[in-house]
This record gives sequence, structure tokens and C-alpha cells, in this order.
Amino acid sequence: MTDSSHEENDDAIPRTLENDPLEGSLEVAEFFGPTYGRVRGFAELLADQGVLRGLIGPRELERIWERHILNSAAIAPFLGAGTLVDVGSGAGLPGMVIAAMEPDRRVILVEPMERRVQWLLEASRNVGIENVIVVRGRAEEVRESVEGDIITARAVASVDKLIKWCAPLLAPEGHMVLLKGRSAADELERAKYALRKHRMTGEVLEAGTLEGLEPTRVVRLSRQAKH
Ligand SMILES: C[S@@+](CC[C@H](N)C(=O)[O-])C[C@H]1O[C@@H](n2cnc3c(N)ncnc32)[C@H](O)[C@@H]1O
Repeated sequence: MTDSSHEENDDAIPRTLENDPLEGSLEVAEFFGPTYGRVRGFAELLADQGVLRGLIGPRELERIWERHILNSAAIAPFLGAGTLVDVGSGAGLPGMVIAAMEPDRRVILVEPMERRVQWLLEASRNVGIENVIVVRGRAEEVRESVEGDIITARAVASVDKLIKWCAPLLAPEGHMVLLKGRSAADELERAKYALRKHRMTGEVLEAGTLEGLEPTRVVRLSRQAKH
């Protein structure tokens, strides 16, 4: 995620996936199976618009598939059933990718910045990802109107902050799936107090996609049942 400081070089930006080594790869197509078309539609739109709209930096055009789309898709096995709320969705990661992969799931994208909200609305319309609802606001402000069985977040805040902001959005048996990379275990350790306060337990899981790509780490938090 960047600001819009790249705008003066608009003409030099390729705005396609052509420099991404995974573009056109059979492995990627097989990984997504029947949903590849929609996921690819979103990846193409992100390549076309992402830098101009300040959603990704120009260097990301060479790694949209690995760094953004597959990294988001890696959480799919840890989600379980139900409504998913992606907090701080920004470019639509991971929420829009999951919505494209799982057309029967209801996905709510929560994002406070107006121009990113506009992007999310346009992207869902243009690519035909119809199972998303976009809500403008900060996680702490939408407690009255948003509830999910699963909360996801990527590059939004530390685990302890996310617990504080998002535990009130969680259905009673719900869980959070947070994309965290290398800091996962440290952040989970630092979130001990918040976990206790909200009666949650946490674990770090490794999330892989294609053979040969480095797996990422996910912090999965579950609510303990009330006694
Ligand atoms: C670094 S971007 C990451 C966006 C996207 N998840 C990704 O991985 O590309 C962080 C996003 O979180 C949003 N954000 C910041 N504070 C938030 C809050 N309290 N509640 C919801 N979203 C928030 C920002 O507006 C921004 O779009």
C-alpha cells in the first residue's frame, strides 16, 4: 500500500501483468481451478489501476500473483464456513480474492478511506464479484452494523490491536485469520493480555500455495466457549 506519489510517472507504468513471472502459469490456473477467470480478472484490474490509485507500489507489478493474489488465497484452507469480514481491505486483499474464489460466501469488506471504498465497489462490479458488500468505516466504528463468523486482516495493525478492534465484530463461535508473515509468533506473544481479555486462544499456522513459493504465516484466533 502506498500513497499517490507515483502519479507523475503514469506513462512509464506498464499497467499489465506482463512483467509478472507467474502470469499465464499453468500452476496458477490449476491452483484456482474454476474460479481462475474471476481471480485473474481482479489481478488484471489491480495491475491496470493499482499504481495509479495508490493501492500498490510500481514494483509490485512484477509480483502481483505471488505477493498479493496467492498470498491472500493462502488463507482459504483456514477459514471455515460463514460470513467473512475483511478489515482494512484496501486494494481488496485478502477479501476480494477470497470472494472471487468462493462465490457462495458472503464477504464484507470494511475500509475507512473513501477512494479505496470506490475502488472496491468498482472492482467488484467490473469483475463480476457479486458476493461482496463494501462498508466504509474503521473496524471500531462499524460494531452496530457488521458481524462475521471469520474476520480477516492483512497489513492493517498488530495482532493485539486487531483483537481490540475486531473482537466485537465476531460472532460467538467466530475466529480471526490474520496474515502476518515472519512477525506472527512475536505478535501473538505480545497479544497475550488482549487474548485473555477477549477469551481467545491463538496459534500460528503456515500457509502455502504453489510448490517452490515461500509459505506465509497466519495467526488464527478462536473464541473459547463460555462456561
Ligand atoms: C497497508 S493497507 C493494507 C490493505 C490490504 N489489506 C492489503 O493487504 O493490501 C491498510 C489498510 O487498513 C485500513 N485501515 C487502517 N485503520 C483501520 C481501521 N481501524 N479499521 C479498518 N481499516 C483500517 C487503511 O485505510 C488501509 O486501507
